[in-house]
Amino acid sequence: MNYEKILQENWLNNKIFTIQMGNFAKYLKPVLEKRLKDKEILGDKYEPPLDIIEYHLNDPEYGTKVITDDYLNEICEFLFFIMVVSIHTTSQHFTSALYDFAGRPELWDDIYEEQVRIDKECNGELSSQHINKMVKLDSFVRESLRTYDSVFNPVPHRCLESYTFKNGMTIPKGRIVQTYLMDIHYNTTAYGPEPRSFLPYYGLENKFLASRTDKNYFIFGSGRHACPGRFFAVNEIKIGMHKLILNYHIKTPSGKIEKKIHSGPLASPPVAGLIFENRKK
Ligand code: HEM
Repeated sequence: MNYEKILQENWLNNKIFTIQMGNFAKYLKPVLEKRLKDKEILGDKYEPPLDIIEYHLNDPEYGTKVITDDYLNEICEFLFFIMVVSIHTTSQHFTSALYDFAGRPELWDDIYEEQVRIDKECNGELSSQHINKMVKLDSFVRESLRTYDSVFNPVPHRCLESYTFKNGMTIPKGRIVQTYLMDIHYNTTAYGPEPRSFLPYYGLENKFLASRTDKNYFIFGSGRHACPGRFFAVNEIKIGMHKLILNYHIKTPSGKIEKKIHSGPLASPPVAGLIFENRKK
């Protein structure tokens, strides 16, 4: 399948986007109208659902009392954006972590043993305490995220004040900048002489969780606007891997580490396929 062609033909001229948004709006309109009606009828007795639609409806800047087409368009774009940044990112990184695992047989037993122990402890019903105990898996996931290999963080930032670095270079106020990840994720001071090599237990040995932002680990950005979904995303990836590793031997067809796909500065998981063999119970 020629992904680049599909992207050019469909995504870039917005055909897929327009169809998705149309379907989405059709589904969302009655939901929004019902909410507004309930609010009006129930007044103080209205118990707002704790979700992002309610947040948007109550936001003084965006809220509304009538669902016009313009409003529908705006909220669809907003929700679509949230879905892309949360679901797409997590599924890409989950897939990538599976490939990282499948290509490294030397790690299989160690990580599997941890999952079996935790599975026995919780009797198959994971709680957040059990997820926190997956320390080897967490460290593995951190390393998979660190070595994802995108050149920069896709989220752009605007420089609010002019800033001059020690070397005299100035970023003027208002300039849009992207974070260059290569110097951060592959720096030799933090990650040793071969920073591009996969260090599965770096996080474990240095007490860095996969969800913890750090000056040497920028996959979730940093500071006030660091990804708020990172705890959820890391847990999702860990739960998914835990269940799959418990049930299957996961391999690459070549038996080797598969290469990622690079589209310009952005990386995506390999597309070689994965083999899932049932583990004998
Ligand atoms: C592995 C999965 C994910 C990755 C790699 C990721 C990465 C990022 C990055 C790099 C940023 C920009 C941070 C910055 O500006 O410094 C960001 C922002 C954000 N992420 Fe995530 N994200 C992931 C999953 C999620 C999930 C699951 C959610 C929601 C449930 C989410 C919600 C958000 C939101 C709302 C922002 C904007 C935060 C703000 O500007 O204040 N993300 N994410």
